[in-house]
Amino acid sequence: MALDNVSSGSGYGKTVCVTGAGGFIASWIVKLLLERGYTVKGTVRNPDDQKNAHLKELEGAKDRLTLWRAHLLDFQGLKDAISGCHGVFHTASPMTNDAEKMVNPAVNGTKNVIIAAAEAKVERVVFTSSIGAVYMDPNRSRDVVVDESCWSDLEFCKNTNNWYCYGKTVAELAAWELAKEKGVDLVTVVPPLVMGPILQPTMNISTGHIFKYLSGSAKSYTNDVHAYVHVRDVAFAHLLVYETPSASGRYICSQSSLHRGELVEILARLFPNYPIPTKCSDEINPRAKHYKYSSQKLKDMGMEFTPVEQSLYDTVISLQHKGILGVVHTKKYASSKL
Ligand SMILES: COc1cc(/C=C/C(=O)SCCNC(=O)CCNC(=O)[C@H](O)C(C)(C)COP(=O)(O)OP(=O)(O)OC[C@H]2O[C@@H](n3cnc4c(N)ncnc43)[C@H](O)[C@@H]2OP(=O)(O)O)cc(OC)c1O
Ligand SMILES: NC(=O)C1=CN([C@@H]2O[C@H](COP(=O)(O)OP(=O)(O)OC[C@H]3O[C@@H](n4cnc5c(N)ncnc54)[C@H](OP(=O)(O)O)[C@@H]3O)[C@@H](O)[C@H]2O)C=CC1
Repeated sequence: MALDNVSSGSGYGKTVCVTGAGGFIASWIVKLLLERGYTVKGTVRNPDDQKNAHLKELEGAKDRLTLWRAHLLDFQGLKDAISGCHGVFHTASPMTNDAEKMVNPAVNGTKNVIIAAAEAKVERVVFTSSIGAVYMDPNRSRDVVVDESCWSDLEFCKNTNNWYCYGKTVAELAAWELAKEKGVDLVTVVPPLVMGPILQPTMNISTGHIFKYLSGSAKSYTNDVHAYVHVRDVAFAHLLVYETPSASGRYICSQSSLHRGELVEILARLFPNYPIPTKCSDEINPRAKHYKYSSQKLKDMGMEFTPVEQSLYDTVISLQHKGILGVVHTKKYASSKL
């Protein structure tokens, strides 16, 4: 999949802001934007922190990337970063189930970004939502195709202490409401669990989800299903919806759904020398059923997804390259572009 597939022109002469630029997904968005010729203003909480140093090593960063200090609740910091931009990629968010740490920054931070974007008269805001804002509804049958019209049930999220899903749902709803009120052109990308090579020095939460099955820390796997997608595809989807004038609404960005048993089977096939669990923690109930997610809207725009086996392979190889995971693998796939 080449970025040249994106329908309108390249980013030369255009400045965009990426919030939370040092994060897993945002680093890839910054990388693709720089490759595409954009000038990027990235917000981070601490520009001097070594965890953001990788951004300065990206191709084009020396001339076209600047880092701006901004907490999500610091409106002025966000406003300074967004000022003068043609577009905004709002990716920063806490990822925790702690209600206090999650909801306020996720929701009010998103509102701050939309207000700052309205004041800067940007052309479009792309917001990184989550499948957690879509699938959490106990009354929806798993036989129903889950598409962009679906929203998580806030009461259910609250009652099950899924504060991450609650926060992401309220943040996306607030973004839509405020964007309408302020006349901001908003598009959202909705990924499930994101895997693939990390550009930042340390593991993020979703690659940690894979790491625990190779490190020996998970002795069994959960009777649960999740959908997965490659981080490069997620970053590409952000650029695709930003650059396509007709793009509108939400875009589910999911490659495939796996039961945790299927996930560990693939890992064991690719990397047979790791202590990958073979037992499910739930030996009583039948296997949890898959959700049927539709990414047809993105596919209709020419999006091609990396197969999940390749995504898992790239994740593990990247963890090895970073020295996070010891090397005891049998090579089966060629690494895709890191
Ligand atoms: C907020 O923290 C995290 C967020 C994310 C990903 C964010 C996304 O946007 S993807 C959208 C999907 N999000 C969700 O589905 C939210 C609900 N959460 C979960 O399903 C899981 O926490 C997880 C898939 C996000 C992470 O899985 P993992 O860390 O690999 O744990 P396990 O699923 O293997 O579970 C271990 C153990 O803990 C029990 N458990 C897990 N989550 C919950 C929960 N929300 N409520 C109650 N109990 C939970 C689970 O049942 C297991 O117990 P056993 O069955 O006895 O083994 C990604 C994150 O990490 C990858 C994350 O932490
Ligand atoms: N990874 C996944 O599987 C999925 C992620 N998402 C969404 O994608 C986005 C990025 O996730 P991912 O790259 O995995 O996560 P990371 O944890 O790698 O990145 C999150 C970024 O958000 C920033 N951030 C967190 N809290 C604040 C705050 N209060 N003020 C300013 N910045 C803050 C962090 O900045 P700092 O470096 O300063 O800590 C970090 O750069 C999030 O919106 C997440 O909800 C959606 C679906 C799946």
